[in-house]
Amino acid sequence: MILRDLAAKLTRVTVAGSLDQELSAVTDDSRKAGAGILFVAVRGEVVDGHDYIDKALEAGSTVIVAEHAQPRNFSTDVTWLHVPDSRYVLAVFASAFNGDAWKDMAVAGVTGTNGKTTTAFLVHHLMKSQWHRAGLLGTVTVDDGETEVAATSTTPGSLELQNLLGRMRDHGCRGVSMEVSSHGIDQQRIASLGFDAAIFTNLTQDHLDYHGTMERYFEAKKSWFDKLADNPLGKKPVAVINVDDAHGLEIAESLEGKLPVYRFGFGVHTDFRANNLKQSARGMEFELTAKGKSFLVRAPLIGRFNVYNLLGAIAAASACGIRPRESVAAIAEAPQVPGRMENIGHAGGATVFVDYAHTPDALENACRTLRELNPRRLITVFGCGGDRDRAKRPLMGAAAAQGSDICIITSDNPRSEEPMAIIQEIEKGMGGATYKVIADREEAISSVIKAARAGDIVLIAGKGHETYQQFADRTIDFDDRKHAWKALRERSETAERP
Ligand SMILES: CC(=O)N[C@H]1[C@@H](OP(=O)(O)OP(=O)(O)OC[C@H]2O[C@@H](n3ccc(=O)[nH]c3=O)[C@H](O)[C@@H]2O)O[C@H](CO)[C@@H](O)[C@@H]1O[C@H](C)C(=O)N[C@@H](C)C(=O)N[C@H](CCC(=O)O)C(=O)O
Ligand SMILES: Nc1ncnc2c1ncn2[C@@H]1O[C@H](COP(=O)(O)OP(=O)(O)OP(=O)(O)O)[C@@H](O)[C@H]1O
Ligand SMILES: N[C@H](CCC[C@H](N)C(=O)O)C(=O)O
Ligand SMILES: [Mg+2]
Repeated sequence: MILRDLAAKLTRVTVAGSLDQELSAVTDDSRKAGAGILFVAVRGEVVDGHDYIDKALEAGSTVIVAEHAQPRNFSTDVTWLHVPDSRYVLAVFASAFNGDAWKDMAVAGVTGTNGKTTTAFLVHHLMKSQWHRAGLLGTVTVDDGETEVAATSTTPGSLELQNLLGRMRDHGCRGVSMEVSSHGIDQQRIASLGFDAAIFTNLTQDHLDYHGTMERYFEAKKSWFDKLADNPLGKKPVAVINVDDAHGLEIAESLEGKLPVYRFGFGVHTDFRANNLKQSARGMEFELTAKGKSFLVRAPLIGRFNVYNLLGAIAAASACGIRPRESVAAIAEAPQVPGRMENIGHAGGATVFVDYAHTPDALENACRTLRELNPRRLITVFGCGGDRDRAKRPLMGAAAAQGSDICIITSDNPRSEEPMAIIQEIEKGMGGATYKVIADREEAISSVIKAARAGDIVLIAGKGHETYQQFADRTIDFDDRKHAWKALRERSETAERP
């Protein structure tokens, strides 16, 4: 690409040097810089990319984008673009180098505290059922239309994200379903990406370590919708909003007259509404009223919260051109989302579920859902992540204590923290509940499954699909599902892999 064409995409830029340069790629990492590669200096959370400009020049880059002007007496061979926000510029250029691939696909994005992964999986399933090829990216997996690999972040940085979208388009994907994290919005990872459907699931406490307050966390989420309203990038996005959630309702109201909105929920003032929910251990059914028509939805998912995920997915698919009738038919075959209310098996009459609940609200919902299956006792094994939102620890303790008959507090990625120090913070929320501390997660899982009686349900919460446990000095392989299968097998041969 010619630098002049790239620079023309920016409205606020001061250029020093020649724009007549041919470029083959863009990077924000000096270690990947080189001749013909444009280097964007990004102020990071850990280090400042501006400190690596010299390294990029040494490597052979001759075009620099930075948030300050070119220093005096700088080499005249270098072209310097002074911009107010280099993360934004990185996103714009990353998209340009991939021919704005998102313009060629129907793009659905999901944000919210809980339900993003589940909803994104459902939308992906609906897109694939209609179009055969569709991309998926989020916390668990990245599917570029040809191959599927484990994900490393919920919403990748703009460069990786736009390259991935380029691959999806090249592989013939007609649509892409993706998670949009608050970090992703805040750090401009999705700037310069047009959406056809922008879904909001809910907002409850999490990530206060990063955002500081719930207000700022909400503002980050809301800013995505505000930006889409101001600059839809040539697409016609539909905001798909859970209006049973107070924050969702606020967003929906603020968008009136600015963006088309599909409201969903159980309430009457909705475009996609659920009614008459019936649940069993294997799945659910409910009546869907969508744009004046009624359908019976049968889905192999459990939990009232999953009704919201299903409504959001069906509404978003509709915004992408898939009719509710077609979605309802496909939903009956929805896949198991790894580690989301996953039924691991049973032995001696006790059943085990693994679920990714790692926020107070998710834990409350997970316990309520399993309680509705009328277990003799609900036994919950959980912990809280280290180096993450500390304020949620006692709240998760309270949610588990109130929702279960017995709790086992254990470790969940202690990271640099002392496992027992995290557990003590959780204990502050336990009130008078019956609980036991078993800091070793493997021991917690095996001893609970061994001790469970006929009719009990064991919920192992917090890690879901994760395959590791992170400590200060090491990361070990760890999969709740494998440990649960092992304990079930040891207890009896009746345990089945689902
Ligand atoms: C704290 C945080 O959010 N960090 C993210 C951020 O990193 P950063 O840009 O601040 O990186 P940095 O290390 O300070 O480096 C700054 C700049 O210097 C450059 N550099 C650095 C070293 C060098 O030698 N040369 C050089 O040029 C870097 O390439 C970078 O451009 O931007 C990167 C690219 O977008 C992210 O990969 C990275 O995520 C880290 C790995 C992370 O753990 N993030 C978590 C908190 C996160 O984002 N989670 C969310 C939500 C999860 C959920 O709820 O599901 C997610 O979306 O995954
Ligand atoms: N719509 C929902 N409302 C409330 N809780 C939910 C909802 N959907 C799922 N959950 C609960 O939250 C957990 C996480 O769900 P999911 O992975 O779909 O969310 P997420 O938003 O992608 O989370 P993360 O940000 O950590 O990736 C589930 O295991 C379940 O316990
Ligand atoms: N996306 C979430 C994942 C938390 C999962 C839990 N197992 C933990 O490690 O805290 C986060 O980064 O807060
Ligand atoms: Mg997720």
